[in-house]
Amino acid sequence: MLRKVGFLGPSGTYSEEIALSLYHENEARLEPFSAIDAAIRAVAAGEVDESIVPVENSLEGSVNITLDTLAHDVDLYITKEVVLPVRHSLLTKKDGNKNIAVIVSHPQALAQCRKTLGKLYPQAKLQPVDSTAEAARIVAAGDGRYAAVGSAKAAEIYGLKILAGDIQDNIANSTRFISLERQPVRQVQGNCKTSLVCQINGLRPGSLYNILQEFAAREVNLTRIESRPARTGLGLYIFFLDMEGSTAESNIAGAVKAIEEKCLWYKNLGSYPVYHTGK
Ligand SMILES: O=C(O)C(=O)C[C@]1(C(=O)O)C=C[C@@H](O)C=C1
Repeated sequence: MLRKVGFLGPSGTYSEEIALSLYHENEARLEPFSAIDAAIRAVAAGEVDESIVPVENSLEGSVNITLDTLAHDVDLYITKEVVLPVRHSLLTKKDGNKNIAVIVSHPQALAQCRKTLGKLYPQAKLQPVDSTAEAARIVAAGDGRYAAVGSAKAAEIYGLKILAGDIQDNIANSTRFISLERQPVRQVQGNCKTSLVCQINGLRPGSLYNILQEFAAREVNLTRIESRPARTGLGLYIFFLDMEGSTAESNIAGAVKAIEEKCLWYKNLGSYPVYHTGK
């Protein structure tokens, strides 16, 4: 049976691009979902074996729906990280269209192009939709006043023209995607990371320091700390921590165990390999 891999659809999203870079046609059946949290929940429900979702962008920061769903709604593990350089284009039905009234796209994609779009099309209204490919589909079905922020591949799939290329506000624009599965990776080798999410007793002075010192004392390199609301009261937070290395290494395993013992609440998100797409 083919492996089922979920992604934010329809066809032509950046999430699908990652799935296609990871699996050959005969290895996996790709399943589109209309929302990121639906793709994540489908893994937990056993409808797919894995889902690929964005977690962070270099211009816009965290994809909150991914972090919040992972922390509060499911018990899944990160099994891969893939970083994709994201180059957006403005897609329309007609070449040289000067009459753009509405620009549609995923909110993260619109935010990544906000300055450039403001300069090129100050009159246009920015309208969020479910994904960049859904935006391309809407433009293909609508009248000529609509344009979409999306990939060159989406232009090809939906028969659109590229009105402007590289419209992201920064050439280094890239998005970090993760694969989520019900079981963790057993043996991780090479370039890898470990992630966890925890809640500390934030009412006590020095409680974050108390956690961080466990990493410093063992020379563990934290690559990211992100806080999100704990959802139990204003001013109460959970922390997502990413570190270099896997729990097969004794210093990482020691730090993770110490955090588990010190925290009010804790979830190990696993150790996993890190890839970069070669573009
Ligand atoms: O809509 C898409 O193409 C997606 O894959 C979603 C998404 C995101 O949510 O960050 C992925 C990469 C880009 O940063 C813009 C949009």
